[in-house]
Amino acid sequence: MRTRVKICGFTRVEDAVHAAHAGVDAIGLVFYPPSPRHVAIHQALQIVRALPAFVSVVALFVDAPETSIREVLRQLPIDCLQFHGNESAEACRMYNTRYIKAVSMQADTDISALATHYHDATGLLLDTYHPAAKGGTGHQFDWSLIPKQHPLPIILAGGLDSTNARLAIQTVKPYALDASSGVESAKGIKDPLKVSAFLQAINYGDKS
Ligand SMILES: O=C(O)c1ccccc1NCC(=O)[C@H](O)[C@H](O)COP(=O)(O)O
Repeated sequence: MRTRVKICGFTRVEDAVHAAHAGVDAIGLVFYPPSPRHVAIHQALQIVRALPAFVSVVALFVDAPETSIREVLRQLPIDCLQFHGNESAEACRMYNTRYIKAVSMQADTDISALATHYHDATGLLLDTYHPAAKGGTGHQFDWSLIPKQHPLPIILAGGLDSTNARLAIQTVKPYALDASSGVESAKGIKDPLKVSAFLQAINYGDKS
């Protein structure tokens, strides 16, 4: 099975359209006001309307109030929610929408226990722990922390780009790769060349 690709943190229509035509499977929209990649609903709507068919839209939240999440779901055609904070399984599953649970990877992170707790998630997104940032750090974590047997599909994130995508696929064998900083020219601005190079590296990784 080929490795799926999600690119997170689009703020501009043209960047998302380019990524879609380059072959990305999912685009992530950050609804977290402290992030430099945060999008307002009207901005997100423009991005989503410009996308071709069969590209999934993932809405990312960090410990957001239920009303904010419901408002995004009311106004936008969201395929999947991504919870990037300390949301409980009950909080993640209350929207009747598929969800991904992000996990900040540390030495004692128990993936099996988390997979049991979030058993109805469509995947666990494993990201780099940072004491001061919730995500989008551009830093890789120690992939040896990931068990060989994955109880849920693994979406690998954290400091991925065209230079390490192939090794990531060979080492972790994830369901998908997720990148943000590594395909940017500035925060929230995706670089078309870096996006294309990332997708090419993944295609190459899948074949080798
Ligand atoms: O991107 C952000 O600014 C962000 C802020 C707060 C929580 C999560 C955030 N991004 C989540 C993602 O899915 C990123 O793609 C993931 O953290 C990997 O980022 P990077 O290491 O920059 O590739």
